Amino acid sequence: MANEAVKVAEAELTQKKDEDYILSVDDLEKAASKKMSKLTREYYNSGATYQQTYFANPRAFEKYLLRPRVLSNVAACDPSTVIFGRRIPFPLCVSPTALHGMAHPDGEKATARGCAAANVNMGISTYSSFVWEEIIPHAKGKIDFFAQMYIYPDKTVTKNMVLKAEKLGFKAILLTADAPILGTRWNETRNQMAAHITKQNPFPNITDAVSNSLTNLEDMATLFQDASQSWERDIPYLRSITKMKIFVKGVLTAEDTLKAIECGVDGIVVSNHGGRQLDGVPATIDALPECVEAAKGRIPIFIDGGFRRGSDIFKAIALGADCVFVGRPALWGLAYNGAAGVEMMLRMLHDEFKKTMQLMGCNSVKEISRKHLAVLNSRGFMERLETAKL
Ligand SMILES: Cc1cc2nc3c(=O)[nH]c(=O)nc-3n(C[C@H](O)[C@H](O)[C@H](O)COP(=O)(O)O)c2cc1C
Ligand SMILES: CCCCC(=O)C(=O)O
Repeated sequence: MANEAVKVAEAELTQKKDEDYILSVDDLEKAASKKMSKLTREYYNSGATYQQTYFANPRAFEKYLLRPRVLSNVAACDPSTVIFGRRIPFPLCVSPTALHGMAHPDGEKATARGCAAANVNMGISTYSSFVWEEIIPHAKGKIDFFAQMYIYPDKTVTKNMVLKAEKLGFKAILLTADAPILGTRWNETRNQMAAHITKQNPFPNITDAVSNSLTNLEDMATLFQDASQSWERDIPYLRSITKMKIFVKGVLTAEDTLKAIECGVDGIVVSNHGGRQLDGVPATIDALPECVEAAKGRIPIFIDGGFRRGSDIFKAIALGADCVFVGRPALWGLAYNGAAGVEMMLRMLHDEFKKTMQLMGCNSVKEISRKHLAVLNSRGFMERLETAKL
């Protein structure tokens, strides 16, 4: 009998192919991409023009080496942290991304369920496939939501969106600052994406303004994104109409970090929009140090762009970020298996991050610092980041 059971188990094992195992976010990307339509794949898995920044984001982590400490009793390691006064399982949230309905019929509603199951906070895009009020109840009270917004050409739209977000209980606004105009993505011209999505009534939050005759995504975005947006005009205005926290998303320099502090925002998200706006800007992990240095601890710094491994999250925290966000991994989880796929992705990153902490000899997120990182110098020798001449 026991032999029979072994034979059955062995037969099952040989039937399983390597690609049936989802052991990493990279595995998930591959499996999900097979399930997505060509249009969806081309929209999600790409960046602006030559895609230099899109490819740089995940690769840039490799320049940092980890400097572990051993024999540190990590049995009680705790990867949790506190954001907006609420303890979260690890320093990760989900970035706002448009049109989850392209990945799954339940769109953001399923993403919200997946996030709630893993207790991870979620950003929701202005360009969501469902109106915000339909999404929130799927996780209400379980997680915090961030409302991603633009400065809209029609200021009554800006005001209405802000007031609606506040009424719905969003914790913060993520004001997308890196998109006064939409970046150039060649796939969307080739596959005529705008024509497909306007037909399917894509942007219910702001749909009244959408003209069905538009066939170009960039033209369409000019209806919702105001190229005249500015620190001086718009931040004080937002401040005057809401008590929600205001985070500026898309900062990449020390100058803009200082500007954000001067304008009194609550924090910044170091982001290059996943390489989808200006091609040629640095990977976000490379822009982070100058922003951290400029901020001098005065405001929280979040970051997104290319985070695919628990060790990537560790490196950003070591360089001074307070929390990391992921965009595409949530879309891949959603396309792969709805809410359960989102939850699976978040648990995978949680476990990887915790294991990284343990193998690094860290027991709490507060302990993680630059002393845990090293780089190779130009002669190929390792130098501690703290003392390296870069
Ligand atoms: C398909 C897609 C749609 C996005 N839509 C928005 C959006 O509507 N608003 C926004 O501020 N950022 C948007 N982003 C950028 C994300 O918020 C985030 O900055 C980026 O995805 C992070 O990089 P990652 O995907 O490598 O994690 C989008 C990104 C993707 C991939
Ligand atoms: C017109 C939708 C644009 C959403 C966006 O910001 C992105 O695709 O990166």
